[in-house]
Amino acid sequence: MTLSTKIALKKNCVYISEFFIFTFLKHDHMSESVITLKNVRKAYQGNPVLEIPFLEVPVGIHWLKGQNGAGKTTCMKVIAGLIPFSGEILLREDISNKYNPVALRKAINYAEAEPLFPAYLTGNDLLALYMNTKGGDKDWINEVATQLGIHAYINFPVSSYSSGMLKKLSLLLAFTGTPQLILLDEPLITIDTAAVETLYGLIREKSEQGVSFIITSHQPIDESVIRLSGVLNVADKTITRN
Ligand SMILES: Nc1ncnc2c1ncn2[C@@H]1O[C@H](COP(=O)(O)OP(=O)(O)OP(=O)(O)O)[C@@H](O)[C@H]1O
Repeated sequence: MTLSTKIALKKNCVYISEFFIFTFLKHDHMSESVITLKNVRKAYQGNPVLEIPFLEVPVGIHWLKGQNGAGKTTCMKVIAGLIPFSGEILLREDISNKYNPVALRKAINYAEAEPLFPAYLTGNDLLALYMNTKGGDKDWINEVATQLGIHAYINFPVSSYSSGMLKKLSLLLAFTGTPQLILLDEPLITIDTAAVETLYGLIREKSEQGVSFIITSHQPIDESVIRLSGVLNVADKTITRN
């Protein structure tokens, strides 16, 4: 893959290598950045995939777009601290992967595109594990599980789950704790339309509380997620919504 080390900032559209970020919702405190990447490089077996000299992602909801294999998942895994890389990641400009790696990981949640969990665990086992380690509001997360319809099968081992059931569980886990940034990798695939609406509601609710989102999706993201802001800035276009 040919990689460009150049990052062009074009209004609210940031091009990084072969993918780019659309900013959907800008909070009042937009000047703040939720995450900053400095000299981030990632290669697999010597093949470079990510090369990001500098990127500041502002507080808000962002759509990370790019073609298959562009490096979106890799970028998310790097930000979430799940794979080794070189460079520095800063949360809110002061929590660094170099000096506060645990605090950084605790503040960033990630839902994989194709989640994999140990087959013998139940949804409840995983939820309890996440709640014990990440914390968060138990009543609220139980309410979310109900909204997503997860309670019907939460006591079954995940090996018995369909792909949509597994996806819903991974989305639920992404909302545990008290994250400042939630990374959702292809959250719209395999889940039913009711769950999609629930997910949009959750994103709106958490966003209002100051939580930022980076979302990858090859499908268009519904406008309902962006209605809160009233303004959608996509690349050079500004569309006002009432
Ligand atoms: N574990 C791995 N080992 C080797 N190469 C990998 C690994 N994971 C990803 N890659 C390679 O890194 C590149 C970027 O992959 P990545 O999954 O980040 O892309 P993506 O933008 O998320 O793609 P998609 O839209 O298809 O999900 C691809 O060329 C892929 O083959």
